[in-house]
Amino acid sequence: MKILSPEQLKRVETQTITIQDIELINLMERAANAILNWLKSKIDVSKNSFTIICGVGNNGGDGLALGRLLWEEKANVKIYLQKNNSYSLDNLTNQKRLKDLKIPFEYYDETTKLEIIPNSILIDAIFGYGLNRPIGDEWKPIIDQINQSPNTVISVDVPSGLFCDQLNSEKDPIVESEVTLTFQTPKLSLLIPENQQYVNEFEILDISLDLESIEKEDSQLGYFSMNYVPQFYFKRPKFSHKYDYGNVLVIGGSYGKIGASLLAAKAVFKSGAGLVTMYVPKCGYSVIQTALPEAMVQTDFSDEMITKFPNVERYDTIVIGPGMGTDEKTYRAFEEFLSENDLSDKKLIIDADGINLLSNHPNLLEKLPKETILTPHDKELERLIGSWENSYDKIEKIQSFVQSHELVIVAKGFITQTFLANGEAYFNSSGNPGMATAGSGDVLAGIIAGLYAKQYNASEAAIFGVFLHGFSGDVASQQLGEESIMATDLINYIPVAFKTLFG
Ligand SMILES: NC(=O)C1=CN([C@@H]2O[C@H](COP(=O)(O)OP(=O)(O)OC[C@H]3O[C@@H](n4cnc5c(N)ncnc54)[C@H](OP(=O)(O)O)[C@@H]3O)[C@@H](O)[C@H]2O)[C@H](O)CC1
Ligand SMILES: [K+]
Repeated sequence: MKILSPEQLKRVETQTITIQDIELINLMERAANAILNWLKSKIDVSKNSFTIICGVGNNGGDGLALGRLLWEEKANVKIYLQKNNSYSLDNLTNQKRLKDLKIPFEYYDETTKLEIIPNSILIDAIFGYGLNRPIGDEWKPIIDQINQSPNTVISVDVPSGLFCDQLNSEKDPIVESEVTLTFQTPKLSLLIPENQQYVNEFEILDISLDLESIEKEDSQLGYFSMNYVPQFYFKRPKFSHKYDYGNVLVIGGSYGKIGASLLAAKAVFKSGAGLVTMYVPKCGYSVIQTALPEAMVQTDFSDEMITKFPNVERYDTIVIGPGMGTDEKTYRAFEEFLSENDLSDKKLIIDADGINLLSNHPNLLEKLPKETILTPHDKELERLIGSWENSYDKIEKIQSFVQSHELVIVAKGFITQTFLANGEAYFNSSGNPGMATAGSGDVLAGIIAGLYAKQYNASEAAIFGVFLHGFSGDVASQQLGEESIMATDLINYIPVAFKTLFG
């Protein structure tokens, strides 16, 4: 799903109304119903209380409409509306609907001491995507009361006070919500780490905006969620053999870090590649032959590190980096490898120490084949592209980096972002904090390589590989709990992930 700016959302809203021959008030009713249904899927609303704080625009209108729907469901509801003399049209329509049904609401201003129903769910419907300037200090007393209340806070569309696509100042009063229920497409600000305190978690509610109108909007940012998975289904033809599924070489490992390359190689197999060969220092030989008998092993002359890269003619996909170390000898071997081989028809995935070597010697970047996939975590990324001021700046810096070098970058994090060589960026929706564990990145590099080796192109392998990795983590956490997940579990759950996704 594309991530859109407020201006684009407004345009899509207008087009939806025309195409579906409806009015904005109908969309507002859909939005309120979507929230009601979400609430009903979690709790018995008739046995619960709700305090709803509404603003003057359409976000406030959503809140008023929700108040009416909850009232009709026999919930205990208290509605507050900002005192003002300029409301949006549909906000006014919903005020009238409340009055017609004799559903009471109270006005508030900055001096009001909110009487929040004890134990009620607090609904924040003050500002949505229409926030167009930082909210002034006059809002602080109200937002402070919301944030200081012990009640569960649910924000409609966006936590009030939070911009959709630019950074807030640290002083801005912003609602800290438990769950944000956002409509149709996630707003960019919900996805960036600076806003974690306000967003906590979000869910996307479908309000049937016109999907073609969304797709027509020009945006380089997307959110990769479950809906996109079916298009990645691949059925193995009956008459096929292992060479149809890629011949992968994993170059990595050093004394004490053979495990990293082993994890990557196992993940390559589990994601469906046909053959895997590992190239490691001698110290890895018996370990690998024992731990992964399916893999072929070639060893370097050195016992402890890689000092010469192998001949790669027969491999189509090459993973470089897991556990490799950054010794000067390894760097020279890497440089020689990139300089002396025509790699233009090879699919390369570079992780960990491979990326560090590129950062130390940026001249090597020009030698990489087009759409080589790099999978850095933040520290590795910073060494590669320099530091950034904030998440928005980071996105722009990566976009210009991938475009100028024609690379794919998987920027790992709680919400991993995959940047394609044309500058498009996809935010991933799967995964959980249990995956922040040693070796998780090696597994990701292996999964991406396994997919890239098969029928997926670099962009698909990176975007879907990231999702599959996160999804394996999610099924692992359902079985094991987040706390105990190890990288090996992520590998072991890849088959369950595939089965759950594709049946
Ligand atoms: N397509 C959809 O997703 C739908 C979403 N809906 C809901 O509508 C809101 C967006 O509604 P909108 O009316 O455009 O905007 P808001 O309600 O967020 O706020 C607009 C009002 O707030 C004033 N404003 C803006 N910034 C500030 C500020 N810093 N301080 C004080 N007041 C501010 C603005 O006033 P102006 O002075 O700028 O005129 C507006 O009065 C969306 O988020 C959804 O919740 C629809 O219901 C259905 C379709
Ligand atoms: K809100």
